[in-house]
Amino acid sequence: MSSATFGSICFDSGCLWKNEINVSKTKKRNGGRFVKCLANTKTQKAEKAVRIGVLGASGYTGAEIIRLLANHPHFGITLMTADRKAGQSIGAVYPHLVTQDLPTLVAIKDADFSEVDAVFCCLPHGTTQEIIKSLPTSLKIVDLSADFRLRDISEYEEWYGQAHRAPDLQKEAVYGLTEIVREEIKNARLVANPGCYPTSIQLPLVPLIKANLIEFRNIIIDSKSGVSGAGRSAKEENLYTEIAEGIKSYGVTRHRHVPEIEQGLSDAAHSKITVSFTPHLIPMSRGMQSTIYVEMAPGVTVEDLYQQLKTSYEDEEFVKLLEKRAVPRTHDVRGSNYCFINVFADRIPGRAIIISVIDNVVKGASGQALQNLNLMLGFPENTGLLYQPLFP
Ligand SMILES: NC(=O)C1=CN([C@@H]2O[C@H](COP(=O)(O)OP(=O)(O)OC[C@H]3O[C@@H](n4cnc5c(N)ncnc54)[C@H](OP(=O)(O)O)[C@@H]3O)[C@@H](O)[C@H]2O)C=CC1
Ligand SMILES: CC(=O)N[C@@H](CCC(=O)OP(=O)(O)O)C(=O)O
Repeated sequence: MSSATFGSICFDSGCLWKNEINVSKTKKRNGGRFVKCLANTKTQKAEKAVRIGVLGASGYTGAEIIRLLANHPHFGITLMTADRKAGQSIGAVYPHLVTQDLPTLVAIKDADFSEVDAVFCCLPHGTTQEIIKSLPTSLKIVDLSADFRLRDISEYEEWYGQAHRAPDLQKEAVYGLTEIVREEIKNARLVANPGCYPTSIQLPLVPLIKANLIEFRNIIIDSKSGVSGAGRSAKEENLYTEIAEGIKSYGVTRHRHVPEIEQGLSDAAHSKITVSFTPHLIPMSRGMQSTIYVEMAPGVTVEDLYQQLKTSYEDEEFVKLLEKRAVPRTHDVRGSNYCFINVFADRIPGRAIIISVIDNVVKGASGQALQNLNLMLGFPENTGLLYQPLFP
C-alpha cells in the first residue's frame, strides 16, 4: 500500500481509496465547491480531501482539468486563475461548465495558495518557470507547459528562444510520461507533463527501442493534431477560414517538440537518436495521430514488434495495442485518456509502420496530468479518469 505525506496530512492510498480516512469539518471556500478538511478526529467519507489549484483555468487544458475533476472523488478545486478573464465565473468563460460550483477566476498575483495542496499549471510556456518558482514549496505541481521538460537548459534556450528562468527547479523536475517513469513520478514534487506529440510518439517507440527491435536511425514521424492543441487565445492562422477544408504542415524541420522527442527516445536507447518529425494541423477540434515509419533491426519481424508492445502494455489501463490489422482512429479515443496503438508491415521489406492516436487534450495534456497527480499523492492512477471515448 503506497502513501504520500502532504504537509501534516498523510494520504494513504488504500485508506483514501476505501474512503476510510479521518475527516472532520466541511468548508465552503471562495464561493467554491465543498471541500472536506482532514483532521485526526473521526472517520468519515473522504470526498474532495485534496485542495486543487488550476493555474490557467480559462484555457483549454485548464477547462479539461475541471471537467475531469468533476468526477474525481478526492480532488476538489479551491483556486482557479486566469489572465485576461480574471474576475469572471467559469460558467461565463465556458458555458459547458456552468453547472459546477467553483471559485471565481482570479489573477495569479491575487491568488491565495494557503487553501491549496496541489496545482495543475496550465499556462503558456515561457511564463511558467517564473510563476512556479514563486509558488510555496509545499505544493505538489504538475506543469502542463514545456518549461520543465528539457533536462538540458541550453537546449531549452535554443528551441524556446529564451533563457531558462528556474534552472534549480529544472534539476528537480521529473518528466511525466506516466507509463514509462511511473516510479519516479510517485516521489516527485514537480512533474513536467509531456507534450501531446511527444506522448503519442514515445509511447509506441520507447518499448521497441529498449528491446533493440528497431534501428535507431531513419525514424520518420508524421503527426496530425486537432486545433485545440494550439490553445484558446485568438490567432489569425487558426481562424475557421484558415483551418477548415484543408490540412497544413507547420514547424517543418524545426518544431519545438523535436528535442523533447529525441530526449525520451535517446534515454531509451542509451545513445543519441535523431528523428524527422513533421506536425500537421487538421480541421478537427481535438485528437492526434502519429504515423511513424521505422526500419526493423536485422532478423526482426512485425510480429516481434507486435508482441513486444503487447507485453509492454498488457497490464496498462490507458495504453492499448489493438487487434492485429485494426487501424487506430482518433474517433475511438476522443474525450478519453487512452492511447491506441497498432503496428503494420510495410510493403517494403524490413520496414514497419506504427500508428498511435490520443486525444491531445486528455492523454496529451490534462488526463495524463491527472494520472500523474494521482500517483504523486498516492491514489490509484486511474482515479477520475475512467471516461469512455465519445463516439460518434
Ligand atoms: N492544448 C493542448 O492540447 C495542449 C497544451 N499543452 C500546454 O499546456 C499549456 C496550456 O495550454 P492551453 O490550455 O491549450 O492554453 P490556452 O491558451 O488555452 O490557455 C492559457 C491559459 O493561461 C492563461 N495565461 C496566458 N498568459 C498568461 C500570463 N502571462 N500569466 C498568467 N496566466 C496567463 C490564460 O488566461 P486568459 O485566458 O484569461 O488570458 C489561460 O487561462 C500550454 O503551455 C500548452 O502548450 C500541452 C499539451 C497539449
Ligand atoms: C496544434 C498546435 O499548435 N499544437 C501545439 C502543441 C501543443 C502541445 O502539446 O504543446 P506544448 O509543448 O505547448 O505543451 C504546437 O504545435 O505548438
